[in-house]
Amino acid sequence: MDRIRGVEAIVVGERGSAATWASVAVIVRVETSSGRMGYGEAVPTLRTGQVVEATKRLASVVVGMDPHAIELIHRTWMREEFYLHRSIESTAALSALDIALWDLKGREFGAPIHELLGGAYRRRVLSYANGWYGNCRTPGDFAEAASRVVKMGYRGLKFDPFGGYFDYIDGAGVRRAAEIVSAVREAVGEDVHLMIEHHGRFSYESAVRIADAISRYSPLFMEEPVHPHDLEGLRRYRSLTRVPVALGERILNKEEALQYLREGLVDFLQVDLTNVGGVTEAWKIAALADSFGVKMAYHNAFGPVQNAATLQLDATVPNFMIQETFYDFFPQWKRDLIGDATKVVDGYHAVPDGPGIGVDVREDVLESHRAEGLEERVPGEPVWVVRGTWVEDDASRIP
Ligand SMILES: O=C(O)[C@H](O)[C@@H](O)[C@H](O)[C@H](O)CO
Ligand SMILES: [Mg+2]
Repeated sequence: MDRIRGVEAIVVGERGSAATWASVAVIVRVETSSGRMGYGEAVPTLRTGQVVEATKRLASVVVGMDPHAIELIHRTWMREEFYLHRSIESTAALSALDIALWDLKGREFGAPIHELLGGAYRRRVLSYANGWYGNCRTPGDFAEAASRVVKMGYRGLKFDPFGGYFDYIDGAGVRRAAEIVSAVREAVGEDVHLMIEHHGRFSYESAVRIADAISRYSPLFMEEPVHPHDLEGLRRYRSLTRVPVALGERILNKEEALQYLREGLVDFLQVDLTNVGGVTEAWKIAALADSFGVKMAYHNAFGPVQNAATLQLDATVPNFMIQETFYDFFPQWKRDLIGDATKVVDGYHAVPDGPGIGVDVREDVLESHRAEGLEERVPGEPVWVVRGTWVEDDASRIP
């Protein structure tokens, strides 16, 4: 019987090819005893070393197991990891393995993952652009870049107009952000979705003032308006504002997602396949969200294997709304990694119909971009920024 023979986390990247966190990806390759290969992807955000170590721990547990037994592997890992299971490193390793095992399963049965789940609900996926606003600082910069993105066919744009503010934002910061959003709205018109990214960095009091200033521009959602651990602040934000909320990129399992759903704290759920438990958990969470009338808008910021796997879920989840994509704003090597197989056309990703994740990973590009240990840091620069949108004097705005 076919068994898992090896699980390898391969750090790939090109120093300086994008923002620090975006210049690297963690691709996980699973090999079986019959020589079959499956590919997954883990969260790279400046923890590549820890994720690689967690993947080695995971490999020591799952080598010899049946690659078909995905649920059993999830539970076995939970039991093995004990305290560590509630960590992004541990769930990132499991998530990448899960994606690779679904890739293997699809290749074995000759079907794309969405066929193994609920079948095609849609053949193309409405996608919004992120990563498009590099080097934008003024309202004019953002408006000009936004117009270019809409001309590419996108019907949705996400951006972070808050520069270097953290925790507290003063009146000047709120005015500057509102001017940026106003300029983008003016440039793209009323029918393009605008999503306002807060990167989970404000107190509820600041986030409420931001909502009061920006709601007039009809954002589709306000993303991570308060710190991700600040449930009390999110409850207050919800009671004091009338704007839709999106969050989820830092949720690690379905039980965490349920907490937000039960309390009506989220309108668009953005869990991420590469850290929430892969295809298996992200699919279960979509059903949970559906029972609360919440739409799915999976987080998708890292690499081409994540992007392809996420499209497989988008293809079959009934309560899917809109898909984040950096695809056109990836460094070229990320598109090359899958032979540029998931282009965005007229604002939509087509659903890949190949077996498994639907695309093939180019082993030559994988090998030529190995970058073990690549973890760039720009002193003082926040981890989340899109390159060139953080200016030195922003540091003075952190109280
Ligand atoms: O919604 C998103 O796509 C994320 O918040 C990105 O903007 C972050 O910068 C990235 O995930 C950091 O690793
Ligand atoms: Mg985000």
